Amino acid sequence: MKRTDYISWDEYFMGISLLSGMRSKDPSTQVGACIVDKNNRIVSIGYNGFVNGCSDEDFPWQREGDFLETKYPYVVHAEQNAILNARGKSLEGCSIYVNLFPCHDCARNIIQSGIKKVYYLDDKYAETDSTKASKYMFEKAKVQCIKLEASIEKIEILFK
Ligand SMILES: O=c1ccn([C@H]2C[C@H](O)[C@@H](COP(=O)(O)O)O2)c(=O)[nH]1
Ligand SMILES: [Zn+2]
Repeated sequence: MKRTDYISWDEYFMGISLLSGMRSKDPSTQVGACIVDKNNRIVSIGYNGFVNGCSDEDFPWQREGDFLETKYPYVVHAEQNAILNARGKSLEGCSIYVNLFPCHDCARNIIQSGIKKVYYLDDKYAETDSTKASKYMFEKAKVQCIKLEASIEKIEILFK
């Protein structure tokens, strides 16, 4: 008889997104993204981190202060890393799983890449103009946004 406590596709892809986010060095917000095609094949993954060549040791993780001394100009967002990591493969009709609702800049990139569905968990910046702009663009571009209600609290991964 087959196991019945296996994880669903949504839990699997969001789990991979969350696991990818665990690679992030950002002390305040870790974001992971997982792009999946119509056949449930993972096309690409990414997380938020500094641009290649910009060391995690040398660049600032601060959120506040002089703009150039904060992380904001130097961090590549998880969604954008996932899109870029696909290395030009077609993302037409794909879905993206991301633990944080995409900012307006990621929304533009998601739409332009041909991704048609955004699955997310957290919308903690819902009140910001950036997120409002994302939602407006997604609506106009007919990109469906689906909040995944956590059906499970956690997934445990044992290495031994
Ligand atoms: O669409 C998004 C929005 C944000 N991120 C990343 C960029 C930063 O590393 C953090 C946000 O930091 P805060 O301290 O919460 O402002 O999240 C992303 O990857 N994708
Ligand atoms: Zn973003």
